[in-house]
Amino acid sequence: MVSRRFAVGRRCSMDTFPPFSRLRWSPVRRRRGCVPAHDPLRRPAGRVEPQLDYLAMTSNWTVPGEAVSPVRHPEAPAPGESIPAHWHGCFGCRGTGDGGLGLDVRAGEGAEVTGEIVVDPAFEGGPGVIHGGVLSSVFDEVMGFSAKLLALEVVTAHLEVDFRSPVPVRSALTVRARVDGVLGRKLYASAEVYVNGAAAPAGSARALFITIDQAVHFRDLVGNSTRI
Ligand SMILES: CCCCCCCCCCCCCC(=O)SCCNC(=O)CCNC(=O)[C@H](O)C(C)(C)COP(=O)(O)OP(=O)(O)OC[C@H]1O[C@@H](n2cnc3c(N)ncnc32)[C@H](O)[C@@H]1OP(=O)(O)O
Repeated sequence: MVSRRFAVGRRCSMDTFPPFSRLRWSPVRRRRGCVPAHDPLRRPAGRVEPQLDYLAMTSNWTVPGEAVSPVRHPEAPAPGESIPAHWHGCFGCRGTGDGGLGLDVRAGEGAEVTGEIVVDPAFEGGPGVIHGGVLSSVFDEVMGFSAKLLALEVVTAHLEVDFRSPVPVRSALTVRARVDGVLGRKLYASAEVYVNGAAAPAGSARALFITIDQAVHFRDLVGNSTRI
C-alpha cells in the first residue's frame, strides 16, 4: 500500500512510515526518483535555523561566582572505593536484572566520582544506540553520587545534557562527575561520558541539586513505593 505522504513522485513499494522510512529513502529513494510529499530533510525557505555549537558543547548553566568549593566529608569513601547505593529501590542504583541501570560508582579525589556502566540492550533508543533519556538518567545519578562525598542528601532541581555522538548499546561507559560549587542549599555539578575508553567525551551534563531532609521530603510520598 502506498502512503499518502509519498503520493507525489514515483510510487515506491517500500513506503513505510518512521522510524525507518527516513533511513530508507535517503539516498536510495532519491536516486530512484521516489520523493515524499513532505521531505523532513528539506529546510523550509525563510526559516531561521538554530546555530548550535555542538563541538564546544556550550551551556548557559554556569556556577555563580559566589559559590564556594565543595568540602569532602571526612568519612566519605576513599578514592577508588565503591559508593554504596543511597536506596535499594532507586532505578539508578538497582542492577539491570532488577530493571535498573546497574551503575557502579566509585569515589575519586575531592568531590569527584566515576561511574561505570555497560549499556544494556534494554536501554536502546534509536537503532543500536542508547536512549537519550536513559543517558540523562545515568548523568543524573552519577552527578547525584558526587553529593554523597559531601554527605549531603539531595534531589535534582535542574538537569541539562549535550549529546555529542551516538552511544552504542553494549558499549562500556565511563562517567566522570564532580560537584563544582556549593551555594547555600544549591550544589552545582557537571559530568562527561566516555565510550569504550575514548579520549573525547560523547556527551556532557550539568545539574543543580538542592539539599533536602529526606524524612521530610519523602514523608507523604513514600506510601507510593512498591519497594518498601
Ligand atoms: C534521593 C535522596 C537521596 C540522597 C542521596 C544522594 C544520592 C543522590 C543520587 C540520586 C540522583 C538522582 C536524583 C533525582 O533524580 S531526584 C528526582 C527528581 N527531582 C525531584 O523530584 C525534585 C522535585 N523538586 C522539588 O522537590 C523542589 O523543587 C526542591 C526540593 C528541589 C526545591 O524546593 P524547596 O521548596 O525545598 O526549595 P526552593 O524552591 O526554595 O529552592 C531552593 C533554592 O533553589 C533554587 N531552585 C530550585 N529549583 C531550581 C531550578 N530548577 N533552577 C534554578 N534554581 C532553582 C530556588 O530558586 C532557591 O534558590 P534561593 O531562592 O534560595 O536562592
